[in-house]
Amino acid sequence: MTLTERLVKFRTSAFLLAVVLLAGVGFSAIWGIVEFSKAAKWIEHSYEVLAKNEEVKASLRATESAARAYRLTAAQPQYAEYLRTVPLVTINTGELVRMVADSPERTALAVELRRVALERLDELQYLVVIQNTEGAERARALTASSNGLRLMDSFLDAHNAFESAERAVLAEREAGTRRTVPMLIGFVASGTLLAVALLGLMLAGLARENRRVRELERQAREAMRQLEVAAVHRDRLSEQRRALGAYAGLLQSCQNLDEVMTLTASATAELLPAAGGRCYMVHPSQNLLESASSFGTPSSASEELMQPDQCWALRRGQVHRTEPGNTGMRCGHLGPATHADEWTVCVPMTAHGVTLGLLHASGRADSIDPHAVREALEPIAEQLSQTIANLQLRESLRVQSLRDPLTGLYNRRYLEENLYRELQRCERRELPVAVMMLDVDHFKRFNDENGHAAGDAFLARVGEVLLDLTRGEDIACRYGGEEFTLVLPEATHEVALRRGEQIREAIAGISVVHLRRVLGPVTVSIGVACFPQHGGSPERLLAAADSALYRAKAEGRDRVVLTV
Ligand SMILES: Nc1nc2c(ncn2[C@@H]2O[C@H](COP(=O)(O)OP(=O)(O)OP(=O)(O)O)[C@@H](O)[C@H]2O)c(=O)[nH]1
Repeated sequence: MTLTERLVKFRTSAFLLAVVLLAGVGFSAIWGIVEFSKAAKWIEHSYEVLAKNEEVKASLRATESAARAYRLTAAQPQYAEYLRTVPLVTINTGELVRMVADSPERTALAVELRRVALERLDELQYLVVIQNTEGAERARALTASSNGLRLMDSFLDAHNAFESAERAVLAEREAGTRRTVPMLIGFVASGTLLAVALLGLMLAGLARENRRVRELERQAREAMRQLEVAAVHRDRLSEQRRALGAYAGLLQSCQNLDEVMTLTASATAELLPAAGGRCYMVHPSQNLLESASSFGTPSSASEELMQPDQCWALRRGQVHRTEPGNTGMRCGHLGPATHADEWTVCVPMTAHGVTLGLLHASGRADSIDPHAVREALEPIAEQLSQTIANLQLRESLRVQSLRDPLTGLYNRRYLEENLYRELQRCERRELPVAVMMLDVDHFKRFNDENGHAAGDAFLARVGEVLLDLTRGEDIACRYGGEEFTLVLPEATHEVALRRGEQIREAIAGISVVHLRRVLGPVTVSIGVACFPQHGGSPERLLAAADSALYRAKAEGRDRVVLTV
């Protein structure tokens, strides 16, 4: 537990303690003032008592003086003065006794003082009465023998004793006040300081708590924002998964590469609306990639044809990208960057360790997140690679089923499927197509003389010659028996006749070794027909070539004849 947490734990106690202290300080201050005021009153009272004590002495002396003057002068004013001062002594001594009624000791002293004063007053009264009745001489004579001096000394002793006692009380009261005041001030000051310190601590704790609450609120807002971002990301991912699922489902049903590419273009355009790019396929020659489809609006143009080593992804066999700010190695098939925040990504398409093509996209970071693009493109490339590999496998199986096992040439079914397509393609592009029908001369005799197996060996050799002398895009097939057909797209009849001659000569030069016997030579007859002049459909074209072949046979075999 940290110091702050420990302080926080005691915050309520500190607050209560501060309240109690402040209340205590307040009560103490009031009590102190009341007590101080009481003590001041008692001090003032002591001074009043001392003053009264002095008044008693003064009134007795005044009475004594007035009586003496009257005895000396017998004047009426002195007598009147005497009569005026006599009750003062009685009154003052009575008041003095009353004033110290709270203290038995000083009451006793005050009573003694009053007794001595009244005794002296009685003596003075006696002398005045003597003077008034027996004359001044008699009064003066009695004065000499009276106790006046003794009584006055007793009175002064009582007066001084009372004064000493009262002064002692006064000193004690003043000392008590002097002791109480600094103690009270110290108590109030320390209590106030302690309360202020506790309140300060409490306020500091509250400020810290406020900061902690604000930090917690900020963290809660940040967590909320991240949750929202995560929710958006999750929605996008689930939408992406749905679209990818639909794409994968449709891919399964694609029959050929054209359908696959059309589907890929629309799926990528849907998944990445703010990006653009191309899907490349590796050319059969393996040294070229050709754009098979494009989607969206790319921020950088990518060439339609490219060589594998122009792309970093193909070179390294892994995803390659450039980040906004043009960081990273830029592929050679891309044009110059059009924006500072442009990104590009290339995903190689491979299956069973063979590179099949490339998926490329580019865009701007302010309109689409490059990571989202990568997340979408990689599964597309994977699905696409698998589909293309499957299609190619299916195609190769289909092609195998369309080949003649003896010669390795296409069979008649393949010819029928593809001749129509070639005618359509060349018609669109206004190109010619040449068709040759080729038949081995007197093959029955060859079979009869050398056996059927030797005939097979010869037919296989003819197949090799035909494959050697035709181009990749030509269709060389075994039409049936010892009859062969060649389709030469984009070839004019001149070209076809020249090629026919080459083939005829090559076959005439074949010598087949069978069972240690050299067989041959054997010749062939060839009929040539051309699209569009000799027929617009496969049937008409084949029929035209066949009739030219028939003419070649009729004209003596071992020749090439063009349909008229
Ligand atoms: N060894 C072998 N012979 C075949 C094959 N297919 C067809 N033949 C033979 O080829 C011969 C064709 O004979 P024909 O149609 O009379 O024609 P031809 O003897 O070549 O005479 P012309 O065509 O008039 O020059 C037949 O004897 C068939 O048996 C095959 O696959 N292998």
